[in-house]
Amino acid sequence: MAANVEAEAPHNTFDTILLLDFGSQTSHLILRRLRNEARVYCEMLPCTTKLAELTFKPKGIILSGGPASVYDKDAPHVDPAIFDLGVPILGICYGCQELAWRIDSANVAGGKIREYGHADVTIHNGANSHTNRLFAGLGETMHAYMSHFDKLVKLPEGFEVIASTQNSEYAGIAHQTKPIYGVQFHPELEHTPRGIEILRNFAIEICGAQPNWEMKDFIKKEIVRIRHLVGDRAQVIGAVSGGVDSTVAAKLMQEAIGDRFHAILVNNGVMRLNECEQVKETLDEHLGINLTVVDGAELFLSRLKGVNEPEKKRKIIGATFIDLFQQEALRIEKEAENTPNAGPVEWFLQGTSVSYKGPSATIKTHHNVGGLPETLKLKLIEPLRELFKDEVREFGRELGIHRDLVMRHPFPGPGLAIRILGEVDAERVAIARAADHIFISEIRAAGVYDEMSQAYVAISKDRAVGVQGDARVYGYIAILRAVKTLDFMSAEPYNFDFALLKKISTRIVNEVEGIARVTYDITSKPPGTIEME
Ligand SMILES: Nc1ncnc2c1ncn2[C@@H]1O[C@H](COP(=O)(O)OP(=O)(O)OP(=O)(O)O)[C@@H](O)[C@H]1O
Ligand SMILES: O=c1[nH]c(=O)c2[nH+]cn([C@@H]3O[C@H](COP(=O)(O)O)[C@@H](O)[C@H]3O)c2[nH]1
Ligand SMILES: NC(=O)CC[C@H](N)C(=O)O
Ligand SMILES: [Mg+2]
Repeated sequence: MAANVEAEAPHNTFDTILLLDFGSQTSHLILRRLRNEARVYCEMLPCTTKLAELTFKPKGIILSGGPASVYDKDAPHVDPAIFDLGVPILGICYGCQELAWRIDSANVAGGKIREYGHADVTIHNGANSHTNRLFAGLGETMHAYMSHFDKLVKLPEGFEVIASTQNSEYAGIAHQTKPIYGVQFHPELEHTPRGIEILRNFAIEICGAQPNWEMKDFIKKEIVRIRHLVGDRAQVIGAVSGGVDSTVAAKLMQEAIGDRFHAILVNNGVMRLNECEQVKETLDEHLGINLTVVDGAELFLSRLKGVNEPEKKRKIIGATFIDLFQQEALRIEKEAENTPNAGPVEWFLQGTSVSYKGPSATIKTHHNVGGLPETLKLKLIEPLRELFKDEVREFGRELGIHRDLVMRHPFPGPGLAIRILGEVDAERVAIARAADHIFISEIRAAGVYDEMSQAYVAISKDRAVGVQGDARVYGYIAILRAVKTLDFMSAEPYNFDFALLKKISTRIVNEVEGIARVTYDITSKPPGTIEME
């Protein structure tokens, strides 16, 4: 990255807390609470990040929780160089165990009981004003949420106890002289009601970070950053799906570089009913973004013919997206020749927002339009890469994008193909489309669209028998799925009104030829996932 571009990156213009992620399900909540509630900018990187690779100096470091046990052979550990950086450190759960284990591996051991749930924390008066800073203003007791098995069994040398619970003698620790702190409980969870005060004490009081993170400033800075990054001549091709992420990214890009930005929607043959037309209209007419729709429907469906395996389907779709974008990049370059816009297409815009960065197992190949292959001579630009979905929505509202678009449920890049179990063909796409359209229309008509985070209909691979109008039918099973989630990492099934479900079922069976039954998927995530494949 060019020096001036890096200089504009948010971690260089805002005081930044660095969160090193050990893979906890709640790491991102630390980040969100710091940004949205404490208004301190925070960035999350994998726990394995080497300090030498950092291009900025954080004001402080937080080590998150995580599923591993510090004493396991393959457990992840931080780069010890963080202790030489001279900035304050806060370890949370696994992070706290990591601090203790580094001093002496005998400090941490498996507990006798798993402690999941509420705990009453007693706050101790530290020996000096320094050790008292983390819990300043909190009084003598507080409620906290615990989720651990391992625990500190000895007080690490040089530390003192600043909090304890019935099960955890060392629920809070502070180094006697250095600004290093650890807590066994999770201040980032809502179940730790005063947790935000602890995070504030750490970030603002102890690290001295300015609480000045504002979405408006971020937008202004992003526009400047993009202009620097792209320069005066280069062109940018953008993958725009009509989803909130890519629409917001496209609007930002257009504000930054005008018509050197080329928005492309690929019709992958597995979009929803009338989706391409609607997206084109919304972007052109309401947002003034000139969108080209590339029709790849036949190509995608022909490559998916005979393919059953979910990961294979995802990979084929990803690769086909890339092929088409590559073609488009060449076309744009050619068409711009001899115009004032002439210039190389150097950048590829994707609207991806934050996903999990810790050491977790790959459950699915989440591709957006696929990993960028070497052959694609384009550099990736992802202006939303540090934002969460709700932050992208706030961003979209600031940019003046219509509420309906900003609040749209996400729709995955591989589209209906991962909702049509097994082989995808034109007939089953038509069935899935029709059923999905009824489901979403009824949800909207009932006024509950915003109550759920995502809803769709999947189609089974096998068929079931039914009776319609006295005749035997043999058709697919429509699987309705609707979930509520904040972060898409975990989700709960939406608690439907039964009469509404029945109405939807009746309509789908009556109106969609090829469907014999309707079921509602009530699996949570985990152990399920949101999409079927
Ligand atoms: N059919 C498509 N045509 C062009 N680009 C696409 C298409 N589908 C997905 N993409 C690209 O993949 C990215 C990731 O998809 P993703 O679904 O996560 O985001 P989104 O579609 O912008 O928003 P949302 O998450 O709300 O659906 C998009 O931002 C876009 O860049
Ligand atoms: O752009 C995308 N490309 C993909 O390959 C993909 N797979 C899943 N999703 C979306 O991610 C969220 C979590 O989905 P899962 O629980 O199924 O993993 C849900 O919102 C899914 O819709 C995808 N989005
Ligand atoms: N939530 C956590 O960070 C758990 C840490 C560790 N795996 C334990 O069980 O104690
Ligand atoms: Mg999408």
